[in-house]
Amino acid sequence: MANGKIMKALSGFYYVEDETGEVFQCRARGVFRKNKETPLVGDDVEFESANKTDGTVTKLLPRKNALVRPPVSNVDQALIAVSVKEPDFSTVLLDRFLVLVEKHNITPVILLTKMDLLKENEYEMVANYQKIYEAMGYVVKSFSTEIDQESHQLEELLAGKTTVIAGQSGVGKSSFLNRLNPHLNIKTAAISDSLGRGKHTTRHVELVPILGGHVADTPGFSSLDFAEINLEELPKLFVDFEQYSEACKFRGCMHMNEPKCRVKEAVARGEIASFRYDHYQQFYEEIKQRKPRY
Ligand SMILES: Nc1nc2c(ncn2[C@@H]2O[C@H](COP(=O)(O)OP(=O)(O)OP(=O)(O)O)[C@@H](O)[C@H]2O)c(=O)[nH]1
Ligand SMILES: [Zn+2]
Repeated sequence: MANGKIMKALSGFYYVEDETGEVFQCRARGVFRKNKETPLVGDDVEFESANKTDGTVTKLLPRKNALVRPPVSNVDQALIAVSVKEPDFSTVLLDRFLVLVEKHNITPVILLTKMDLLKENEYEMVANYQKIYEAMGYVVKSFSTEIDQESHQLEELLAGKTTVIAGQSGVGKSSFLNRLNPHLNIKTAAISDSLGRGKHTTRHVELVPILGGHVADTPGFSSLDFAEINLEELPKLFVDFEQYSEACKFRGCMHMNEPKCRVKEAVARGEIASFRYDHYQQFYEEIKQRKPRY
């Protein structure tokens, strides 16, 4: 018996990497099917193998989390790439990603891309946003393919972690990864390709080794709708509300029309950024208007 991690799943085979970095082709034990357990890429497992091609996954170890698209588990963090230009910087888009990532109990890290496209007088605006998100506790880094930058800061972002890359098409996700490791062959074009493969097609995912950790080769959180989010849990996904919401007069305060709402007071005092509260209200309405699904 050995311990390992599933790096790739393809045609009924699981490719399990052991602690020494060797990869074993395995099938799953029949009992998983019976128990309706499906091994996922990212799973830590126990396996048996007499050679490199005829192994058996015998046990799935408990998961920290699991994503559906891409199907991958035990994700440490989601790197949310947002361009400051082309497409234009959008805090509402960033907040959407943050809410979705927080919902999955995955740590978000923010990467501002295409910094070279900023005009002289626009740097300050971006730096201010950076400060606001850092004050919430998020790690925010910036990147540009056109600016020489010490790479160790960027490497620290990914080193030793299992990372899913998220971000709109064209923001520079693959350019960033290629800078860190030119040998990576990340398929970030998958979502936007013109072959008509919809984003709902289940795609196979592979964990690619990088800097002692891994990145999923397929971008995550491509669907930005809030179908899985309940109204009641939305406030918790705004991490900057947390230190105030406990003192709201009403337990379960939704920070909308309730009296003595400490969150709204913090917005009025400028301690919570008003654009964050605007986005909260916008997402709140969006979830509220959602047609019930049967
Ligand atoms: N000026 C400038 N252009 C960049 C930068 N990073 C990426 N680009 C350009 O932006 C375009 C999109 O970059 P990609 O790295 O393919 O973006 P992506 O997020 O992987 O896009 P998808 O594959 O569609 O998900 C390319 O034309 C890049 O050359 C940057 O830092 N500065
Ligand atoms: Zn409140």
